[in-house]
Amino acid sequence: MFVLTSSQMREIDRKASQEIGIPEVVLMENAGFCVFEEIRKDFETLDDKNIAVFCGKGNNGGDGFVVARYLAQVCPNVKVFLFDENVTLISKVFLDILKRLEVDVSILSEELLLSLKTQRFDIIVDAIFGIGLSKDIDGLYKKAIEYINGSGAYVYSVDIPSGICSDSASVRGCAVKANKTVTFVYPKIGNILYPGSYYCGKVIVKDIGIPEKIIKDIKVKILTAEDLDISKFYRFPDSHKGDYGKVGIVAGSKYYPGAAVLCSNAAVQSGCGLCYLITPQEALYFQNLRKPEIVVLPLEGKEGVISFDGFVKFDEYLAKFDVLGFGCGLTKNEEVEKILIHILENFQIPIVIDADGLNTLSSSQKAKKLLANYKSQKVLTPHYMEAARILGVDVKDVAKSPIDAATKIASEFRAICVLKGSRTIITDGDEVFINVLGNPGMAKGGSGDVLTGIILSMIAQGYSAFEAAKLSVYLHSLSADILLEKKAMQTILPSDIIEGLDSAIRRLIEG
Ligand SMILES: NC(=O)C1=CN([C@@H]2O[C@H](COP(=O)(O)OP(=O)(O)OC[C@H]3O[C@@H](n4cnc5c(N)ncnc54)[C@H](OP(=O)(O)O)[C@@H]3O)[C@@H](O)[C@H]2O)[C@@H](O)CC1
Ligand SMILES: Nc1ncnc2c1ncn2[C@@H]1O[C@H](COP(=O)(O)OP(=O)(O)O)[C@@H](O)[C@H]1O
Ligand SMILES: [K+]
Repeated sequence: MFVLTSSQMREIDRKASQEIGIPEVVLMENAGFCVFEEIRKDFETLDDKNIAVFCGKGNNGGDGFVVARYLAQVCPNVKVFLFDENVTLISKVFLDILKRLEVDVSILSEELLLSLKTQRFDIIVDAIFGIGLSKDIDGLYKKAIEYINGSGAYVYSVDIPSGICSDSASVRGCAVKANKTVTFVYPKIGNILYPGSYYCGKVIVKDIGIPEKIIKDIKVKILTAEDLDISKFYRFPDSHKGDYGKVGIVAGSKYYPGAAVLCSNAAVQSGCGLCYLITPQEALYFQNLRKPEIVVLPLEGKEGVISFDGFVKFDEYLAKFDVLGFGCGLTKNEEVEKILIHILENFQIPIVIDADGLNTLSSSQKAKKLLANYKSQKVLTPHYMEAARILGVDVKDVAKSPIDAATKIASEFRAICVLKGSRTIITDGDEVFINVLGNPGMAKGGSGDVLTGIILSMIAQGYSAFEAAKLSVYLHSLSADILLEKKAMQTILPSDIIEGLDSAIRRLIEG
């Protein structure tokens, strides 16, 4: 499913009306009716409800007038509150209809808002601002939004909660906290990314009669099962371990031995034929939880961390790997930088760089340049802070426009970027997929190491870096969601996510 920006939505509306000839009033009528239908579906009866519809002066308010008209047909207690009578031309068509039908329409003022505090509304429709929100909210708008949020009513937002920026999902001053948001054609970025997604409540996407053929060149999509290639999950009866690829993992240190265990356990659990773990000897004390299927190549370390001299002894192994994982739990130091540069200068294996590999990259201009010119597939898996370090920006900037940040990283390094967060973004610099599965039970040290192991395994099994990244992000979070059916969120461990891959893979295959 596509995800739109406000300008793409406007262009779609423009084409529908100007090129195809669908009148804008028809689109507004359809939009308002869709919202009404959703409300009607949610309540057994509406005639005993007190309903308020708050309408702005733009077309979002126009949708609100349509909703109010339909509601007034089935409920005697519908009140419309209008911020400004100077509404758009299309909205005016529907405002005039309301007036002719003698629906209760009032211009909102501070006094009126204050008097509403003694009234109780069961349902409130928020049609104040949609994709046209152009500045931070203040004054009467702010007070009205605070009133709506404190009202205890069941709140429907039309298109997007008023106050949420549809392009960045940020809160502009304040925002309506809806129970349900009915959006049109396709969801907007503000409906999908956080914090906007939180304010939306449940998001319902409705068709308002815009022909599919005019919706072109949309590069951002929600990651769904249909976007995934599972063909390589089929195993030929006469296949052998060599058919499922060799993963090499450079990970771990005396300080973070578990990162190496989680990453390599995840790789073998998700199907690769062989998994080799190159880790400092000093990290082995912790390895009793390591799956016995993993081949360990203990490396001579330096004060508990990986050393360049120890690493180069494994060069001949590296040449045999189908994919190399670099970074989980290595710590950041000069040795790690030297090793990364050595790999990038001397090998051409598909590489997945995570954690300390990324931190090393951010502070090494040489490694950055080599990576950009590295002639094999690359996947970078930063979380927001790691992405900020790579880009040399504040983490707030990444949070404000994560799609831009991920796209920039992918383009700069000609790599696949997996920008990890509550909504993970996967991009090759052109197409963008947003993962909407997963839960805060995954917010625990080690979850990222597990994801890296899965990506490595998928590449080893023959998937392209992009396909592997999409598939792995999906399975990783699906596994955590399935765990939630039996476990409390707090108790989910990254190791459980590894064990849960079995159910996740089966659920994906079975559909
Ligand atoms: N054919 C179509 O287009 C369809 C559109 N549809 C619907 O239209 C919606 C988009 O409508 P829209 O473009 O009129 O923008 P909308 O969100 O109503 O707000 C703009 C108004 O608010 C004002 N304003 C903004 N921020 C403000 C602030 N902080 N504080 C105060 N004022 C502020 C802004 O003022 P200005 O920036 O011009 O000063 C302007 O007056 C869309 O979300 C969907 O619901 C559907 O019917 C389907 C067909
Ligand atoms: N609230 C959340 N909702 C969904 N997924 C989450 C949430 N918090 C974390 N995750 C996922 O958990 C993983 C955490 O990775 P990362 O931050 O690298 O952790 P670590 O480095 O400690 O292993 C990512 O895949 C991320 O998408
Ligand atoms: K709204």
